[in-house]
Amino acid sequence: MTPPVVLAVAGTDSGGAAGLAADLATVGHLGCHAACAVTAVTAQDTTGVHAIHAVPVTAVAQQVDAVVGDLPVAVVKTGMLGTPDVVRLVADRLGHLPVVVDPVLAATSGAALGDDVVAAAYVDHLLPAALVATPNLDEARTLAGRDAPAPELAARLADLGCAVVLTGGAEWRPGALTATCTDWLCEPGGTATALRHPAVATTADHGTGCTYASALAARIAHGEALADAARTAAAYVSARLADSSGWRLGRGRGPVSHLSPTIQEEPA
Ligand SMILES: Nc1ncnc2c1ncn2[C@@H]1O[C@H](COP(=O)(O)OP(=O)(O)OP(=O)(O)O)[C@@H](O)[C@H]1O
Ligand SMILES: Cc1ncc(CO)c(N)n1
Repeated sequence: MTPPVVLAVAGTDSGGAAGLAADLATVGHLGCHAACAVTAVTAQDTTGVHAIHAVPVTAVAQQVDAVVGDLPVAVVKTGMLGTPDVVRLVADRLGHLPVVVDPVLAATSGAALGDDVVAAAYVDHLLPAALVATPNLDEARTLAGRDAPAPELAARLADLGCAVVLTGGAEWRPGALTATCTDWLCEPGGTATALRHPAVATTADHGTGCTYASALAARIAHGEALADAARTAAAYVSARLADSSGWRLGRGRGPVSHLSPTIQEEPA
């Protein structure tokens, strides 16, 4: 059967963990065809981001126009956009489609991938046009312009007009034997609800945010309702983290697995 098309608008990670490497693999594994528009080229590995080269906005526009002029894009997924001009471009040219926005402002290593001007462009232009945004706690604080508990931040950002899944990493809850991850889902005008799942014990988690948002986009492209898609995406990330938890790759935070989930091992 012809698969739905997901357009990923994002940057590259030379280490193959985050950015388009995660997007294309995840979207394909979840049964969609992935098209892409490259916004930035990063020299990046498990230890950090060493250089960023922004793709000119005219070149991003040409890629976007080529894709939407030819392919029936069901869902757009955005990752690192890098400049306010590219954020505006996505809002202007793709805002009529369902857009899953991962408002990338920093890498797992802490390196800045978007500054305050980029954050302001998200708030003013892209989040009001988006279907759903998937900030982590730091990104949510920056976008909301203040600190607050995660459910309040999710609700405040949802007031901009898009649903929000505020994602969280592993945390120990009092009395629990294992760590838990809590993501907060909030629809515009609603209150945030907690989506909890057991945390996978691993430091190989570079690329989780991109993988999550791409899985969410792919499930939405298949017609799944947002809350169900959010649970499926979290389960997908957990399975990928479990797959790579024993790997020893790189000197920093290793990559989350993007191996095909159906291939268990090499033939003898
Ligand atoms: N150790 C873990 N085990 C299971 N799920 C996890 C773990 N860490 C994060 N997740 C899940 O991964 C998804 C992405 O969330 P996360 O907060 O890691 O994104 P992020 O901070 O944007 O990622 P990145 O560091 O790649 O930018 C969420 O559903 C979150 O709950
Ligand atoms: C290119 C790119 N996009 C997104 C992230 C966020 O993890 C990253 N580290 N690199």
